[in-house]
Amino acid sequence: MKEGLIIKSTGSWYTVKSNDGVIHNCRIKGRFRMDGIRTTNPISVGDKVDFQEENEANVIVKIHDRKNYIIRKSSNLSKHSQIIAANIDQAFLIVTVNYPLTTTTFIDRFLAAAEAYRIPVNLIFNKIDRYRPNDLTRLGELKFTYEKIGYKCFEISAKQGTHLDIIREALKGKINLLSGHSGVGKSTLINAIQPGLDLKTGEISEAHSQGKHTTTFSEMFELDFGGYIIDTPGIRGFGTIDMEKEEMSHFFPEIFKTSANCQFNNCTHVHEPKCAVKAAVEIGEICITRYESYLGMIMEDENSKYRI
Ligand SMILES: Nc1nc2c(ncn2[C@@H]2O[C@H](COP(=O)(O)OP(=O)(O)OP(=O)(O)O)[C@@H](O)[C@H]2O)c(=O)[nH]1
Ligand SMILES: [Zn+2]
Repeated sequence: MKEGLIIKSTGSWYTVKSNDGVIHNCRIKGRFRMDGIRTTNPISVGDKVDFQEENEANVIVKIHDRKNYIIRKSSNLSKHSQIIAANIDQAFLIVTVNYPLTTTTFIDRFLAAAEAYRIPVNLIFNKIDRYRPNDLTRLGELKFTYEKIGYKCFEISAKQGTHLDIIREALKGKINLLSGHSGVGKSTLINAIQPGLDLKTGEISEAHSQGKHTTTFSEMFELDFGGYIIDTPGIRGFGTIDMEKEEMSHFFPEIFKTSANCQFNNCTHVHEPKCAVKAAVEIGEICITRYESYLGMIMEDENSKYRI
């Protein structure tokens, strides 16, 4: 019996890197039962597995417990979910203050989803070489807001190679998920960090990313200096998260912390009297854009299904 890490999944074959560094092609035998979720693929990249040789083929016999995983519905109507990746050590959201603008709504939804999935998350502000004074002011404000909450922020220029050593250091030895909407410089950054790392992200059409087709393909690329970057073609965000309205504040750390002082312990921080969160927003202790993102998310869908 050997132990290894899944680094590529095609849905029927799995590439496993065993602890001694050797690559094996494996299949699964029979059905793996997953607690609580119905999946079209029981194993994903990032999974740690046990495998053994049976009739001259490598067969995965056990999946180790996961510390986290991200899923998406295999189609809009389907109840089946697809596991995209497991055991993610950290996520990085690449954002730009301008060229193009990344909105705080987008940032906050991503951060909330990462919190919901229990994935530590950092922000990378890219294109600092292009910023004019106004943009730099905005950058300072955003950094202030997010660092105060506890999110680590990096300022880089992928194009000019500024501060990439710090990014390499942060990625090193970890399983990393890099996200960001189109045009923020994700491919440029990845190529600058490690030229020739041929990620496929971004090549898939919007229709695909909405999950109209089922794709079970995903891959992790090994960094020369240690660690992995997860490549999930066509997947930019985290997909759908099912949660109760009352739960949403758990995923805005500063709102959650402050809510301990609300009069009602089921306070939604919208209309209730003696709400500590609203009071904190009024005095600027909680950033108004964060509160607006929170409100936007709890208001939007009565069925408590959040697409992030
Ligand atoms: N000035 C400047 N331009 C950058 C920087 N990083 C990327 N760009 C430019 O921004 C544009 C988009 O960069 P990409 O790396 O293709 O962005 P992406 O996020 O991979 O975009 P998709 O492929 O659509 O997902 C390109 O013209 C890059 O040259 C940077 O640090 N500074
Ligand atoms: Zn409240």
